[in-house]
Amino acid sequence: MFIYREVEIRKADETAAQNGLSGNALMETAGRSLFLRIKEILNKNSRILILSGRGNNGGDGIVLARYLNQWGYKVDLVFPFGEPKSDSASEHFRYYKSVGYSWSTSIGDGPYDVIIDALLGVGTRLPLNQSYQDLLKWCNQQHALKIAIDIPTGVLADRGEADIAFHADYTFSLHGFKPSTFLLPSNTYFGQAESIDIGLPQDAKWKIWSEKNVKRTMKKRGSNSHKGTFGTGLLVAGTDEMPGSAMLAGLGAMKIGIGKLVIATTPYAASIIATRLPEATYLHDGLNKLAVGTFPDGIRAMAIGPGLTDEKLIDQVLENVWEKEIPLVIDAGALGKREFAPRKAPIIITPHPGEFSRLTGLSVKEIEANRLEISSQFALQKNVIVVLKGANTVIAFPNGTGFINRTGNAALAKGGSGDTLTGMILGLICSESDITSAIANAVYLHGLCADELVKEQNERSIVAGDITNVLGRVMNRLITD
Ligand SMILES: NC(=O)C1=CN([C@@H]2O[C@H](COP(=O)(O)OP(=O)(O)OC[C@H]3O[C@@H](n4cnc5c(N)ncnc54)[C@H](O)[C@@H]3O)[C@@H](O)[C@H]2O)[C@H](O)CC1
Ligand SMILES: [K+]
Repeated sequence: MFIYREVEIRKADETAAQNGLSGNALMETAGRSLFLRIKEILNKNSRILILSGRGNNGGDGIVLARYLNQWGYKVDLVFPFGEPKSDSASEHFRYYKSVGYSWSTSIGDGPYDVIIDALLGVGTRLPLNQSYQDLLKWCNQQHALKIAIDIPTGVLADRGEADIAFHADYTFSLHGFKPSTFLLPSNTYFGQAESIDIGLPQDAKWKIWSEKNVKRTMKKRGSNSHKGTFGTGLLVAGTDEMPGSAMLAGLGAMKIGIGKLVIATTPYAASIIATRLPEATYLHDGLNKLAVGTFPDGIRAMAIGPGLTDEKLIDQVLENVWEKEIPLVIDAGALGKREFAPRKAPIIITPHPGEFSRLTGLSVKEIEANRLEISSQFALQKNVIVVLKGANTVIAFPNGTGFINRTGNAALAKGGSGDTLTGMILGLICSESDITSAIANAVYLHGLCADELVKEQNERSIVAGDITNVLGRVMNRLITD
């Protein structure tokens, strides 16, 4: 499932047209595919209102209206802002009229059971003028099933800003999702978002990391494997005041399948953690030791940050390990503003929007409205992999590609869930060969555990420690060969 920005959609259309598949043909496919999907949720007796704009989004509405008419649905096609003006929409309008179906420029007497928004699509420019705002307010007041074509009118394709917008129950996006489906506040207007195939080849820089991807990239372990096969990870985490963060991250790493784990922490934290995690080994006073250059042998990957506060020592440790050719996960207390000097091995940062705001100097609101683009630019500029947490976690790579994760729920909005994720990422980058899918799978599984937990418990009662309790169960379902 791919995510397309406006420029990518325009390019796909242009390439198709240059190679013989016209805009008119694409609109026909779009309208027909929409009809085939939408009729599954329609009732033959429903009164349907299609609001069509003057561009190609409106054109999709015209083709949809033709099919609905043809199949005997009660449909009113209305152009509240005038007749179509784009070429393809005008052509389809001409054909629509030629077969004798009706249309109007004003909305008839209601009530309507279904309202389909084909007013504006990826060509939207904000702000909306007063007449658009009034119409959308009217739509949102109607007790009707609301369906948006491509994007709800009032939201942009690429960014999350939205003021007044069509409040859809369903949004059917053509060719693939648009970034605003995953941004805030635009995300709140989409309802159930689905992608509708219109026959164009699928290829974009961004995609949704899906169950299929997990199944393809996570396989059962070979019968002749041993603990060395899955690597030794170093987790630098936890203080006397925050021993739990190291425990949660440690559980994340071990329960996702790391071979061996060394936890660098305080002796007091180690004494507490060891009762729950006797499988790990401990580097007492780890932060101090690493700061003066001690480094355990045979480490394949390292994570630093959960529960740490001493910035000076953290900086010293980072300086010491910067040249080591092992992937480095930087989280929580280690996520201070830094320059990210060039480094041979990958750097993975795992900020929540607040931490990312401090790193980028942008407000949390700006980040949420544009989390894909901002993460992507940061990844590119600093040559780091960004895991921007929150609903729809973004994983951005320095080559401009990225994934969105859709698992997880509000149960994860709690102290400790980020520590668990850091451990899970460390565990998978240590034990799997491909770092890209390792990170994505850790994020996916972390969210999926929360989805599993809410089946049995209220999201309020779930704590971070519960996540790894169900990890084995969810992995069993996904890893089958
Ligand atoms: N490959 C595909 O995915 C296909 C998608 N299709 C559909 O086409 C639209 C995009 O069509 P386009 O004509 O470029 O843009 P819009 O329909 O969104 O409208 C453009 C039209 O509206 C004017 N406009 C923009 N903002 C405002 C505003 N705030 N107030 C008033 N008017 C505004 C703008 O000036 C233009 O005149 C895509 O979303 C899909 O639905 C194709 O049908 C098939 C291929
Ligand atoms: K729309």
